[in-house]
Amino acid sequence: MTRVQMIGVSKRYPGRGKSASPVVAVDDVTIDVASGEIHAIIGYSGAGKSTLLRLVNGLEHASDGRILVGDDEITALPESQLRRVRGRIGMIFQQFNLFHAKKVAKNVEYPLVVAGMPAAERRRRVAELLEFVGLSEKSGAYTDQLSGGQKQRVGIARALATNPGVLLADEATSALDPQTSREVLALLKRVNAEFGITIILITHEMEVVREIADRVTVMDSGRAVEQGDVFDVFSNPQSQTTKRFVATALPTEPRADRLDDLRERHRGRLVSLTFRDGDVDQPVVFRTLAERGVGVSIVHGGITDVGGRSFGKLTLELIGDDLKVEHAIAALAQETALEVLA
Ligand SMILES: Nc1ncnc2c1ncn2[C@@H]1O[C@H](COP(=O)(O)OP(=O)(O)OP(=O)(O)O)[C@@H](O)[C@H]1O
Repeated sequence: MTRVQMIGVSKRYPGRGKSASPVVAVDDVTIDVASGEIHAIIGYSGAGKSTLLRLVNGLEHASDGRILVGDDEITALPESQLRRVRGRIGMIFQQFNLFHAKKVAKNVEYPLVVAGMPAAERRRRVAELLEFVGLSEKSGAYTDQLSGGQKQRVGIARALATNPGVLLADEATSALDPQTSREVLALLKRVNAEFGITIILITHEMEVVREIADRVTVMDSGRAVEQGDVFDVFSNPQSQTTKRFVATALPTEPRADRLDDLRERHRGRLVSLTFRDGDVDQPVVFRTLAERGVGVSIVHGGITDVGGRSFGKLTLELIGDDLKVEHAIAALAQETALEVLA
């Protein structure tokens, strides 16, 4: 069980050319990842995610701030001791980073050889790991005979070999098709649930966060712009970056061009309603409309699952007498976040 704390962490790289100012890749980031948590760091390309991950495993040194992995302060340890700590931090990669010239079992065994584990014990551990990831029968295969999903399973088995307390995942499913990606994420969930391993994953995909994470940090230009429980952050996004991510995977209000199109086809009043798990009772909404003699059709949006709770936006066309529609809108506004789409 390992907590990971990043406290006011910054990383600056020297700028190119004589008078160039430094590149601030990570800018005063504070993230407290609880022991046993799955924490996603989401951001667009260049946001500073990979740099932050390299600081956590001590591959690079922070310019400012402190990083603690369990009781070890990464930012204060000399290289000789970092090696010991890295043994407790597993890592998986987008491109899997396997040894192609070695068989599956040898790939998984590698960190155990480095750690000096005796051969008989190594064989037992490798068999156990391959069974856990469902690849026992591929033990003697070369890794280039495997599919992408199988390669990432080997990567996970190798990362778990030395019983790490933390697993860092760098775009671990970005090279995989959606179905395989879901299977690998399900495996990571098992890793977390069965061994209590803390997982920090970086991604540019909302689906990954939605599928697996407990908490999320949204990064933009090196800064952590939003942070919290996945449902809270994505059901009520504050920053432009978070809003853009939400729009890629969750139901939203129609975009302006789509709205024009909807208007052409629907002559009633268009309203957008937000449904947050526990906040609004859908039957109450539809009963309110029926009681006031207002007809309704759903013209856009949907309800989906975010961090295990339901969230959605529905755009409704309200049909009926103007006054009745006005009264219904006033009544609905008491029940839920409602926006009249002018
Ligand atoms: N070694 C380096 N030297 C100089 N600048 C760097 C170095 N590594 C990263 N950067 C810069 O730091 C910023 C953050 O890069 P980083 O790779 O951490 O972002 P990212 O969010 O992981 O994006 P991507 O998913 O594209 O890798 C970028 O502007 C990048 O050009």
